Amino acid sequence: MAIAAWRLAQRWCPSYLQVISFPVVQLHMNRAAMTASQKDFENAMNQVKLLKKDPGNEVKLKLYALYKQATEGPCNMPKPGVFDLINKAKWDAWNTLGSLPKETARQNYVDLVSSLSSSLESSSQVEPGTDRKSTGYETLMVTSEGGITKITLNRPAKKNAINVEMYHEIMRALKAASKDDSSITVLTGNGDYYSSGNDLTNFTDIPPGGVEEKAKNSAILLREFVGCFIDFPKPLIAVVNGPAVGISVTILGLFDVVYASDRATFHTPFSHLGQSPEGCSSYTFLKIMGPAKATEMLVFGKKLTAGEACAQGLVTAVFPDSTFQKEVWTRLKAFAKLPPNAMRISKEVIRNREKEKLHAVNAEECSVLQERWLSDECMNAVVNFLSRKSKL
Ligand SMILES: CCCCC/C=C/CC(=O)SCCNC(=O)CCNC(=O)[C@H](O)C(C)(C)COP(=O)(O)OP(=O)(O)OC[C@H]1O[C@@H](n2cnc3c(N)ncnc32)[C@H](O)[C@@H]1OP(=O)(O)O
Repeated sequence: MAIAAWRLAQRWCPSYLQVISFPVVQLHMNRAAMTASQKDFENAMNQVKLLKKDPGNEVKLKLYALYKQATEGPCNMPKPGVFDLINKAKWDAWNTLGSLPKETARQNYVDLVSSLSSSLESSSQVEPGTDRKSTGYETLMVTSEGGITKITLNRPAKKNAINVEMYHEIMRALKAASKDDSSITVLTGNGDYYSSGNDLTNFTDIPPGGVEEKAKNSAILLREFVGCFIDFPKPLIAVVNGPAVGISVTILGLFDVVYASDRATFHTPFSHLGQSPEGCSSYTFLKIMGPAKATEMLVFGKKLTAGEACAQGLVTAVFPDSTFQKEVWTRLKAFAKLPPNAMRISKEVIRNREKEKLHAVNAEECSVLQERWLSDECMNAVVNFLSRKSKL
């Protein structure tokens, strides 16, 4: 079987990636040390064998990288030379995962294979209704299983920066999750970052109407995006697996629970970027942590550790990175067993009286930002990042 999968993989690969073989072969050597998640991992390997279509080189590299990370940990090979294209591509893919814990890599591998299994017509027999994967997302992985819809930001090579497509896909995934039969919804990130916030290249695609039209369209998109979080009807949980920047931090005030790895940081460098707060943070952060602490973050761009963010109420609980996924998912699986209607109605009772206010705050923040995006301060900050003159 393993050899057959390897041959299949070889057939899929064009010449420059032909030596990327699926790691099915090695898996069989590790059977003795099988744990529950190792079992899922092995099932995922079997799923790969059943795929009928080539998932493409990018996906194959992701599978390779996640396998290496899951079994060997962070990339430990010397960087291949520039002309060694195949090994360089593999090395880059693995190295991009940084210090992602083995357990997370294993889980991400399983999720990725699951989403492929649906989109690429797996020939396996999956029991109906037990484990559904949504297809048609370019920037996300979306799975629904055991009462939990999990939305994973999936641009790890770009630190899960949110490009225009991802804004639209997150809205689409949230709308679908609000109507599916899951009880709770989780947002998390693939790779070493939770998200580096707004993709700064969003500002480079200028329409015929010029920068004013771009700013106007962006404000409309942002308002709609944040509105989806304000209106989301089920318990919404952020699983913050690594550093979070900008809008990925501000919208945390609209989540019901925020769990963070102790590797996560929380950074809203709006003044540095010539911008102003969004995601309703100008209201929620003040309520959560008080005006002085909120000002340190939102005006002075103070970066918080996970421990600090927890002490200030933005984060619900912090876990050591090594056990983060295990501890968080144990909790989430227990939550998902609670009566779904009771949870939805309790959320409504807790949140509904604030909704109108939040929509008004959102509208105001977007209108202020529309102006800020046209300022020299903002344009210079974006140009500096894009010309590699500055990072956070
Ligand atoms: C519709 C519009 C709505 C707008 C809503 C407004 C929201 C406000 C915000 O979200 S403000 C926050 C914006 N984010 C940033 O300013 C982060 C910019 N990124 C960085 O400073 C750094 O990349 C880093 C600190 C996040 C990580 O640094 P590190 O050295 O670890 O990694 P790299 O810089 O090499 O990053 C790897 C590749 O990812 C690209 N990238 C990372 N973040 C972004 C981003 N926000 N936008 C676009 N691209 C990003 C980076 O350029 C590298 O790409 P490359 O490999 O092709 O070079």
